[in-house]
Amino acid sequence: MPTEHLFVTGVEAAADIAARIAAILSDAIARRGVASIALSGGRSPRPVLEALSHADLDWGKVVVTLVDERWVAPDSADSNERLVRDTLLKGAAARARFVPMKTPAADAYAGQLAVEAAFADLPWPLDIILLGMGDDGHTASLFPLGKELAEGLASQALTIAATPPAAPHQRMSLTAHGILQSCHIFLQISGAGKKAVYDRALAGGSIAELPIRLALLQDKVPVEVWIAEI
Ligand SMILES: O=C(O)[C@H](O)[C@@H](O)[C@H](O)[C@H](O)COP(=O)(O)O
Repeated sequence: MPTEHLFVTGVEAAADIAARIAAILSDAIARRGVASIALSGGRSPRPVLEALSHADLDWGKVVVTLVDERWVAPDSADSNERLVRDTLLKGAAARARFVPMKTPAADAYAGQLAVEAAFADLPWPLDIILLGMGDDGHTASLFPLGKELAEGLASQALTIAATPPAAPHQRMSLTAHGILQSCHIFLQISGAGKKAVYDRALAGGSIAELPIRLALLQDKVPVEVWIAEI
């Protein structure tokens, strides 16, 4: 499967990725009257979402959701919902419909059925799923050695509650099935260390070892890889 490798460097990468995302969303609105995107947390998306918030789109026809979420209050500094509200959903982009991945349930496991029901109503396949990758090869909240990893890779559900082996907070995450219900996958990574993990993932091996392989070693969904060498 042709995985486009777009080697971009420095801050202009964010503007380039945002322009590419905006073009896809604009085309989706023109074709089917709605566009949808699921976003990851972490550091990488921030500059992209800041740039995307200025895109000239019919934001009232855009559905924005998350690839994963930490099970924390939406106003917590660790919340991916807060990340998206702070960086993307402002100005004209505030008109987008945001579908959160956090509920008032005491923990992610108690909240999963409600999240699954909310996600079932999204306009699948989503137009774009923006993934990041950890140094351990995790993506979304599908972590190597995670006790829910096998289920997260095999389930036909869209979402799964999970407890990372080392990272903080219980999580709600798209499953591999959910991630592959998309028209475009963007993978954004930065630094030589993650580039080396990316290269190892591409070389083949088990998805359980490097969960990012669920996106890289498949031929269903086109994947654009944006690697900011720093
Ligand atoms: O909630 C999260 O933390 C993210 O969804 C996570 O999967 C992230 O994409 C990777 O950890 C990469 O993070 P960076 O963008 O900071 O490298």
